[in-house]
Amino acid sequence: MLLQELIAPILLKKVIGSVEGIEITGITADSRSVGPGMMFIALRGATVDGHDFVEQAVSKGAAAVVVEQEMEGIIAPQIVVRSTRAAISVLASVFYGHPSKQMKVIGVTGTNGKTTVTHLIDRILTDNGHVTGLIGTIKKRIGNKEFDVVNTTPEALELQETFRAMKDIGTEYPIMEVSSHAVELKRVAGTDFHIAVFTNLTQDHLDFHGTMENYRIAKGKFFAQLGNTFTSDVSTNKYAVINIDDPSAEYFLGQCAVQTVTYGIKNDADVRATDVKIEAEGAAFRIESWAGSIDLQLQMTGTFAVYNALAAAAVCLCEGIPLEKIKPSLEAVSGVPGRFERVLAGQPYTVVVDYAHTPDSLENVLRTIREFAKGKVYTVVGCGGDRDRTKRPKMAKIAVDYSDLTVLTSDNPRTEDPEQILDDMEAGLHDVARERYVRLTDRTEAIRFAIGKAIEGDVVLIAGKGHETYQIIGKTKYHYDDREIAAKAIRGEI
Ligand SMILES: CC(=O)N[C@H]1[C@@H](OP(=O)(O)OP(=O)(O)OC[C@H]2O[C@@H](n3ccc(=O)[nH]c3=O)[C@H](O)[C@@H]2O)O[C@H](CO)[C@@H](O)[C@@H]1O[C@H](C)C(=O)N[C@@H](C)C(=O)N[C@H](CCC(=O)O)C(=O)O
Ligand SMILES: Nc1ncnc2c1ncn2[C@@H]1O[C@H](COP(=O)(O)OP(=O)(O)OP(=O)(O)O)[C@@H](O)[C@H]1O
Ligand SMILES: N[C@H](CCC[C@H](N)C(=O)O)C(=O)O
Ligand SMILES: [Mg+2]
Repeated sequence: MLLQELIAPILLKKVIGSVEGIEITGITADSRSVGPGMMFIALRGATVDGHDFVEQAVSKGAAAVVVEQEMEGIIAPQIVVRSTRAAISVLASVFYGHPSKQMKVIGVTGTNGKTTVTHLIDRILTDNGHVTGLIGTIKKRIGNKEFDVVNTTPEALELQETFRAMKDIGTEYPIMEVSSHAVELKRVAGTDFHIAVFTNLTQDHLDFHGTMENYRIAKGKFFAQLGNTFTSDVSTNKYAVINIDDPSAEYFLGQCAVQTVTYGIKNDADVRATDVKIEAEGAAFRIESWAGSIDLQLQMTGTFAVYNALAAAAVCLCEGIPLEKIKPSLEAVSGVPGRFERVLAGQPYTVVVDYAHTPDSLENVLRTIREFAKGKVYTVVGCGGDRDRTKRPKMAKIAVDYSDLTVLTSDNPRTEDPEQILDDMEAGLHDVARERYVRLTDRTEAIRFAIGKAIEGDVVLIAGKGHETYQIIGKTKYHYDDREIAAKAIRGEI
């Protein structure tokens, strides 16, 4: 693509050098992957500043660079913009031919439930004959091909490239998780969303956002981004689907210029669950909506499972899928990997692996377990390093409050001292009897210990890592899977 065409939609502060007749073969924000004819965009990251690699990019053949300040001694044309992050989201969309405008992108945001809700929407749409793609925490799926992911929401370039690939194989609905980091770092700024979903807002990521207010504002921007375009063609309508029972619901509704659809249990909602019954085997409820009502029996359990199902149903109702066709899909989902996943290795007690890594999700999961546990509840829990420190004492307290015995252990310590993370957790337990918890830094030892205690009727919850198949210690990723370790511990193999 010609450089002039590529930068045409961008507001420029200054252009240094001639941009005429230059063919751009690709775009990258990583100097290490620059090839001849590519455009290099300098991003200021959390660890380094891409501007420090402009020279390297040019020496590797970059045909143009996009920067926030004029650089000395650079032979390639320099496109100077106020924000390279804002620019990259637009440039990526232009370069890949605006794929998000050619499909119906569904984005799900919220502290908890994004992965689950995207999987449920995916199931309903696929069962109803639509071609979907998935982008989120567990994986990325383009057609039938699955790819490993680093982030929940990829950076703009990878995102637009993924959309292009999805469009090229006939995808109608990319369904994606939109993290608050992604909104704040403008990873999704160049994406045209068809439906935006809000699950809930509770504490997480205060290391990044600083305050809950900033965190809320970051998520709010996602809804404001939907714009207010509408035409007489109903299929092009945009919607915001909002959990009306969340304390921040009014705030998010206020950010929307598009039509809004609410869902909930407690408050009057467009899509509402009534007669909710939570049992060990699943959740039963009735959906009432503008399109009629229907009884459902989910295999997933917990009140939060009902919220996730309502969110997915609301989205699909917006797309004109009748409740009769939504029901069988929701009922068929046995679960999402690492979300309330039971480990079955012939034991007479229950072992649940769950990705709860925030105070709210941990409380929800434990409350659900308490509702049906016949015996004792043992919880193995840790908190990730290099992440929100303020959630640590809260998570420890919640674990102890709901469990007969809690085992504090390591999650992904990353570059922090695991003992320090456990100290931070323990700080929430000053008024708790010491026999209510043990501290075992090694996760395998912790899992083995909890499982060793369990007898018939008990429940062991292993929280925090869910589907993860690794543990990050320092900067190294080791293979680690709670489900494998739990099964081995049950069988007495470790
Ligand atoms: C804080 C954050 O978002 N970091 C992301 C960021 O890394 P970074 O800011 O450290 O990047 P950096 O290393 O400082 O580099 C800055 C720039 O210089 C470039 N560079 C760097 C080195 C070099 O030699 N040459 C060069 O050009 C880099 O390519 C980059 O463009 O850019 C990387 C590449 O896209 C991301 O993978 C990385 O996510 C890391 C892995 C991460 O953990 N992010 C978390 C906080 C996150 O984003 N989480 C949310 C989900 C949260 C939730 O659960 O809700 C997510 O969406 O994943
Ligand atoms: N609607 C919900 N409300 C509260 N907690 C939930 C909800 N749905 C799931 N959870 C809990 O949160 C955990 C994470 O769920 P899920 O992976 O679906 O959320 P997520 O928003 O994608 O998380 P992440 O931001 O880490 O990717 C689950 O393991 C469960 O404990
Ligand atoms: N996407 C979340 C995942 C946290 C999962 C937990 N296992 C941890 O490592 O803290 C984050 O990056 O904050
Ligand atoms: Mg997720």
